[in-house]
Amino acid sequence: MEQATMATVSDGEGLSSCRQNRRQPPAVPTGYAEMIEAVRLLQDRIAAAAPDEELIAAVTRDLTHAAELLAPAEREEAFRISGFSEELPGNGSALIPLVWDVVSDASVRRGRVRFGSFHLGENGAAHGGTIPLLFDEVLGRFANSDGRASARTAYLHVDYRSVTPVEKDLEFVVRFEREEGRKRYMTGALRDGERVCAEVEGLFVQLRPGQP
Ligand SMILES: CCCCCCCCCCCCCCCC(=O)SCCNC(=O)CCNC(=O)[C@H](O)C(C)(C)COP(=O)(O)OP(=O)(O)OC[C@H]1O[C@@H](n2cnc3c(N)ncnc32)[C@H](O)[C@@H]1OP(=O)(O)O
Repeated sequence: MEQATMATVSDGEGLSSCRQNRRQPPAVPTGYAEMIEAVRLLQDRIAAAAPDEELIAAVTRDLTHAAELLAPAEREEAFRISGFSEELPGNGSALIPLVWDVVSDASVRRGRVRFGSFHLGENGAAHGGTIPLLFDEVLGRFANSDGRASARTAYLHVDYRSVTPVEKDLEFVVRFEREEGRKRYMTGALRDGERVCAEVEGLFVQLRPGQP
């Protein structure tokens, strides 16, 4: 059985084993990014379509076939790629809205994001649940960056300032405000040009040794 490589850091507080759940970034096979891109396109097309019965039957048949092809390739979490590869757009997860052009220094991280038809709530606006999803991802990655021990989201306070459009490139900025012991305080904002769509404040708490 393949073994995961676990990273360990010394943080001087006896919490080094908190990184026990970390593993090396997975190798990404050729064509993997394109496969995830195809899933994103599929999600958006299904969300945008009103197909007739014949088309529904054909798509269901092909999707079932694709699921059967993938079944033998299923692996335990430590060996999976989707959602774990920072070299892929959206970390290779079709769940997370597509994030790209991420640039960062020690305290500020900026990037762009695009919600698709898959994320539509109503009237051209992204579903309210997709915005905390984005913030959890981008704040969480920043909170866990630079070799820090693993931290989980304790809370996310999201203010919806104006509608967040789908199918449009938006900008986000995330700030690593401060660390107090095991607590990491983050803030962020999502903008459509100059207009603020949503703001967030989040707390991430570093896990104790053995804490799941
Ligand atoms: C393995 C990890 C993944 C990382 C890998 C990285 C790889 C790549 C990045 C991935 C990017 C995506 C990152 C998404 C991260 C998730 O989404 S994680 C999933 C969602 N979150 C969860 O499931 C967390 C569930 N909750 C818990 O596990 C526990 O409640 C927590 C958050 C770990 C805290 O519990 P605890 O360790 O027992 O904390 P506790 O000792 O009671 O409190 C510690 C301090 O925090 C404060 N605190 C705790 N909770 C709260 C709260 N809700 N409000 C206010 N204060 C609080 C306490 O008051 C205390 O303060 P002080 O007294 O020290 O001043």
